[in-house]
Amino acid sequence: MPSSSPVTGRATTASWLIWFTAAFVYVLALFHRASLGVAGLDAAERFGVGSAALAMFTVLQVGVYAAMQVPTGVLVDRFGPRTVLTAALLMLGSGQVLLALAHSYALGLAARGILGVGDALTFVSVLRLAANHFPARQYMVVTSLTAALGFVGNLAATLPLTLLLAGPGWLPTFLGAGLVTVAFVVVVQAVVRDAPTARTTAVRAASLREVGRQLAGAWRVPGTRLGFWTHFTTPFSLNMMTLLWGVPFMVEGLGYPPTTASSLLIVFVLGAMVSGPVLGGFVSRRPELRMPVVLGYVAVCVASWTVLLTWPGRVPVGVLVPAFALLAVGGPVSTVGFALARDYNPLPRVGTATGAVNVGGFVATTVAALLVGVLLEVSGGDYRIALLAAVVVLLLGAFRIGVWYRRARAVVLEAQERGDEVPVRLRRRRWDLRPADADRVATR
Ligand SMILES: N[C@@H](Cc1c[nH]cn1)C(=O)NCC(=O)O
Repeated sequence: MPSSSPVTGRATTASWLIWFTAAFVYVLALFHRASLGVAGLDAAERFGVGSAALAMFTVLQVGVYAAMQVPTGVLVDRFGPRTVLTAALLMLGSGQVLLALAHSYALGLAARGILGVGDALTFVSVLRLAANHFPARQYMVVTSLTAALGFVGNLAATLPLTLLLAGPGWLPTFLGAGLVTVAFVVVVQAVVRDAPTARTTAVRAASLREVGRQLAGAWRVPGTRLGFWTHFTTPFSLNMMTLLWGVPFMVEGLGYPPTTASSLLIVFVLGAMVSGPVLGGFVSRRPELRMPVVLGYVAVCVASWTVLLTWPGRVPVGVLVPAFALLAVGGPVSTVGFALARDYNPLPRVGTATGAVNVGGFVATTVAALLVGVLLEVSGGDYRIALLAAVVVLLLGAFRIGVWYRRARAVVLEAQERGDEVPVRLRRRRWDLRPADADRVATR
C-alpha cells in the first residue's frame, strides 16, 4: 500500500486511510478514558465507595497515562506504531472487559490501570503514523484532525453512554465496548502500515543504553523542551474539568443541577472539536505564528480563570459557556508541542520526543487535579480557592515556556545565521538571547 514520502511529496488515499484507521483507535481510547465521567455514580454504588475513592480512578488512570508516555515513545520508535496500536487495543479492551465483570474496588482500580496503559499507547502511535505518512507541512493539520476526531469518543461517553447504562446496564455496556475494541485489532492489522516504504520500517533491537541515549538526545533539544512546557500549560484545564472537577464545580460550587452541569461539559468537547481543525489549518499555513498563538492562548486562559473565580455571586451560564469554550481551545493549542517535537528531532526519534512532550499535559492534569482536591479539603469545599491551583499551574507553565522559547529561538537563529536549513525561519528580536548566550544553551 504505497503512501507519501515522509518529508516531501503528497499524502495519498492510502495515507488518509491508514491515518483514519489509527485515529479511530484514538476515538475508542477517548471513549474508554472518559467513560467513568458519566458512570461515576454507578461505579460508586457497584463498588460501595465514596467520592474520594472514586477520584482515585481518574488520578490513577491519568497518572499511569503520564508515566507511560516516554516508554510509549520508545516502544513506538522500537517496534513501530502498528504493533503498539495493536497492544493498545488489547489493553483497552481487556481493561474494559475486566471493569464490566469486576465487583470489588481493587479489581475496578486494576481495570482502570490496564485501560490507562492502553490509552497511553494510542496517541503517540497515531502521531508517529502521521509523521511517517504525511509531508512535514501537513503534520500540524493531521495532528489537529486527530485530536478533533478523538473528541467523538468523548461525546459518545456522554449522553449515549448514560442511555446505555440506564438501559442495558453496566455489564452488557462495558463488555460490549471492550469486545468491540479487541475486535478492531483485525482492522488495524489489515489496514495500517508503519511507513510508506519497507526501508523506513526496518526495526533493530536497541539496547537499554541506546534507548537512554535516544531519550537524552530528544530531551536535550530545546524544541522538545519547549514542546513539553507548551503541552504542560495548554490542555490541563480542559482535562481537569472534563475528567474530574467540572461537574462538582458547577453542582457544589455554583449550585447548578447535575443535568445542567453535565450538559455544560459538552461545551468543552465541542469547543475543542471545532477549534482544532481551524487552528491546525492556520498554524500549518503560518508556522512562524505557532508560539505567539500559544502565548496568546495562555493569556486568554488566565483571563478566563480570573473571570470564573472572581465573578460576584453565581457565575451565569452566559459567562460559563464562553469561558469553557476558551479553556477548551487549550486541547488543540497543545498540538503545537507535537509539531515542535516533529520539527526539531530526526524522524527515528520523533516517537520518543512526542512521548516526552505528551507527558507535560498529563503531569499538569494530575498535579492540578490533586491540588484542587487538597485545597477543597483544606478550604472546607471553597471552589474559588481550590481552583486557584489551576492558575498556579498555568503561571508556572507560562514561565517555563518563556524560558525555553528564548533558548529554542536562540538555537534556530544561530543555525539560520550560519546558513543552515531550519524548519521555520525566524526574525531576530530585541528580547532574543545574544549569540554568546545561545552558544552556552546549545552546548548544555
Ligand atoms: N492534543 C491533546 C488533545 C487532548 C487533550 N485532552 C484530550 N485531548 C492531547 O494531548 N492529546 C493526547 C491524548 O492522548 O488525548
